[in-house]
Amino acid sequence: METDTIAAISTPVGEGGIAVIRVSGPDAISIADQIYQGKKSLDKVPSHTVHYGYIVDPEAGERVDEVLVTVMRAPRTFTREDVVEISCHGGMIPVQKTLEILLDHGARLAEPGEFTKRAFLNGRIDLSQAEAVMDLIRAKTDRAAKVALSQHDGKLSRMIQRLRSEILETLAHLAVNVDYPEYDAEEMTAGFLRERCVYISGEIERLLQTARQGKIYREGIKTAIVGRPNVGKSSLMNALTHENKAIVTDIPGTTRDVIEEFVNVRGIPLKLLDTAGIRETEDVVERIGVERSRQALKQADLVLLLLNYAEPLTPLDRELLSLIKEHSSIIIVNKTDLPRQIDMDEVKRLAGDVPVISASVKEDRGMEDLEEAITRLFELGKVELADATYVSNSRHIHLLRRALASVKDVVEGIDSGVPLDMVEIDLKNAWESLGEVIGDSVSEDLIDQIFSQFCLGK
Ligand SMILES: Nc1nc2c(c(=O)[nH]1)N(C=O)[C@@H](CNc1ccc(C(=O)N[C@@H](CCC(=O)O)C(=O)O)cc1)CN2
Ligand SMILES: Nc1nc2c(ncn2[C@@H]2O[C@H](COP(=O)(O)OP(=O)(O)OP(=O)(O)O)[C@@H](O)[C@H]2O)c(=O)[nH]1
Ligand SMILES: [K+]
Ligand SMILES: [Mg+2]
Repeated sequence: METDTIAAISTPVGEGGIAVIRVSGPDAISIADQIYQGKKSLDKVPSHTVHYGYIVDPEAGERVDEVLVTVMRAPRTFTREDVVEISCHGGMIPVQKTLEILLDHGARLAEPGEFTKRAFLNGRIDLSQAEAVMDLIRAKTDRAAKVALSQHDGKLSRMIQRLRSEILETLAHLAVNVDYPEYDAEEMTAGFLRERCVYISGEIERLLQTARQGKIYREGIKTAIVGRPNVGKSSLMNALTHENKAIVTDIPGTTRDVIEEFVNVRGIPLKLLDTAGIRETEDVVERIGVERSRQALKQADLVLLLLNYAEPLTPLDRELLSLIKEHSSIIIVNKTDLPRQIDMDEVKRLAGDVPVISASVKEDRGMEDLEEAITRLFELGKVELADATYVSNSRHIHLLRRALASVKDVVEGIDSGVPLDMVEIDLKNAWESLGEVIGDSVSEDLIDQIFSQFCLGK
């Protein structure tokens, strides 16, 4: 494959101890050598060695930075191409300048994700492993990182490959029998095929069962905090995030816009949304806020409904209590430090199966119970992470569902007497859908789209 040489800053923008520029491609070493001044020429050094020296601007004849340069020759590198890494002093100027000089001497600025894309295109990793690189970078909890790392290590890929070879063997068996039909071969083959497909669909279903939790680890649980004005929604938000980001006052209608913040509750990533208190209002701005609260409630994976212990239930509370029934939700009766006005029996009756927690955000009471309830609701305590193969990515989930439907079509086809060479097509479709998970038979557009979500220098 004809490729050019790419370069990018692979460390975050801004001040830091060290910043790394990565260069990959057939001319990586010769381009770096032109701007490097050290004891040896980089063309001559052995692979996987580090060298001290200076980056110089050959045209201006001046030193730009004191650096360490790592030379790694293909194919045993991150991209499977020649790779040079230049470690500069952190800070904008020397790093930017070094990159500019590299670009002046024949390197091209890498696109986001292009290093990883090359690792994929050169066959070092498959698509699901490449996607896991991004998940690993974005992971916000320990568990999310573990799921990503296990996918990066190829756990999901191996599972997919095993299923694909099962399908391929079945197809081969089928081809032989369809080509040489004998007296009762058709019936025997149908029986065999059905059995294989029932097994394969069971395996895909098992994988899909991890999807809900896998997706939660990867994307977080979208959690809307809702309730009437002044029940303490923003106070709860601040308590859970240990920050004072949301404005809290004793004025009803303080929060106007939805505020998002990420928290880690016992290893479960929650994407918290503090919302405007829901009520009828003439205020134009507040009315938009209330509309957004209702939207947030609709789209939430988890709803935390706050009620005020120190006030009687209102018709609006009752309306919200019925709205949350369509979601995973938890009711929090807040302000239990004040004298009770609410009818707790009515709350419990209206709650039905929804857990009810008594709390005082002010006095930091009930937070443990809330965390416990969240853990229980998502059954995350039980999960054995060590041996489960997780599916966490929506693209993979979609493809697995499609493969499952195809395999089930085979079984249904056989049961309703469809000729074997017809059901064979469904089995081939399943094989292809599974292939797309690991990047076999995917379009160039899709590959570009996936890698464009990466960060620069990755
Ligand atoms: N400086 C630096 N640190 C880094 C990276 C990098 O590219 N550069 N990585 C980038 O994400 C991660 C490490 N990932 C890597 C994965 C594979 C190879 C690699 O060279 N693989 C070869 C050789 C393996 C071996 O010697 O056994 C191969 O698989 O053929 C390097 C880094 C995190 N830390
Ligand atoms: N006594 C008591 N007061 C609390 C408690 N939690 C919150 N408050 C107070 O209740 C008032 C309203 O709190 P907020 O957090 O702003 O309420 P909110 O639901 O976000 O209000 P809006 O954004 O206006 O809808 C503030 O004065 C808080 O200090 C509590 O547990 N006990
Ligand atoms: K308020
Ligand atoms: Mg508020």
